[in-house]
Amino acid sequence: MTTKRIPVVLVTGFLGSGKTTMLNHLLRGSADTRIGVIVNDFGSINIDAMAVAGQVDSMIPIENGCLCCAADSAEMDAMLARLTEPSLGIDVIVVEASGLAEPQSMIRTLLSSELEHVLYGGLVEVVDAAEFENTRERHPEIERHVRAADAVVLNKADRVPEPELTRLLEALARIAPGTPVVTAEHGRVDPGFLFDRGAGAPVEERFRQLSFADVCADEHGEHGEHEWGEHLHAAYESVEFVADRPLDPRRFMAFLDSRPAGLYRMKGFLHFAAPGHGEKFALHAVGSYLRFQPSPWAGGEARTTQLVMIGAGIDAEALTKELTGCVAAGPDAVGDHHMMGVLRYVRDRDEDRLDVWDEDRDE
Ligand SMILES: Nc1nc2c(ncn2[C@@H]2O[C@H](COP(=O)(O)OP(=O)(O)OP(=O)(O)O)[C@@H](O)[C@H]2O)c(=O)[nH]1
Repeated sequence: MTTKRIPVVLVTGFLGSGKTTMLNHLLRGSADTRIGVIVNDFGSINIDAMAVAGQVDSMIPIENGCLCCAADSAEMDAMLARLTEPSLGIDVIVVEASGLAEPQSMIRTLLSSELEHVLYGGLVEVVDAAEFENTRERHPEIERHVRAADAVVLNKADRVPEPELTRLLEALARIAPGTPVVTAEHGRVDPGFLFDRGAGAPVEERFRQLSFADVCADEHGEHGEHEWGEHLHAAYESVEFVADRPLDPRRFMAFLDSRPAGLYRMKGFLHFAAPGHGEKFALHAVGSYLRFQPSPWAGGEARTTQLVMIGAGIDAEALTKELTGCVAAGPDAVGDHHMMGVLRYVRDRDEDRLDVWDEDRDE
């Protein structure tokens, strides 16, 4: 009898490209496959783990730091050993890396796993169709990430017109010739694109089996002046904000409108003081894109605001001060209509008819 080997699929992609959205889609759409998840956020408030909680068979959140730096192979093995515990019956493990993770370094960690029932299942890079060209300009190393991938998901196809999508597909084909690319909206990819469905099916044939030599070739070889130290997060930092008292929606929208240009990504949950709008508002801002999603608070969940902001050259102290200034002055200070600014960015049923947040704002 051979030991069942459990594939570990890495999901990487720049900040806000849609990794968590895709993961949630996979978790919802794979009833016949038990998926174990390792979720990694940049920063210690693990917003992504909160976003996938409840949908998953077994999850390990990694707090405080980026997986590609924080976990060495022994730590990774300890996490994988927990998830591959036979009693859990997990068929595949998906590792969602932080938006600033260095794929090669994570592949290297996985390849050095000493667990015999773990099999490297390949790297899937999620690309944001609307932001890719901008990101590539600022961070040409994104191309290296695409090249490291076994498969690419060109997500947010709904946010670009058809000719632009075709151009992006051509660009990806030039960057990584032969790598399969699928376009997706809201991360809706066929789970079969990432792993074989059903218990323990082999994945070896789909993903080329990498060796250390491959990883190092890209690191130092023809593409490569790259040094491990040059991680994307060298240029980025994250700021966290937590408030126990509810925020004034007008002040918060004013804060968003005057946000510093380097603030690329914001995510988290908000508690507003407006009467009739006491739900929990999830916030996602990526580049010029902004969205709020209201949902009920879970029973017993503390009504707090928790935000993570990620950017380059941002002033943590100033941001914290400004956000602290958004706390509502008192229960009567906010009227129902003060939520208008927020509600404008609430996800529409068919998702597309949203105002795009000051799209033409200068970077
Ligand atoms: N219009 C549109 N929005 C999307 C799509 N996919 C994801 N989003 C939205 O983009 C925002 C970011 O998505 P996430 O799934 O959180 O992205 P992420 O890659 O996990 O983000 P980080 O963990 O911060 O790197 C959310 O508001 C999503 O609802 C898509 O295909 N189209």
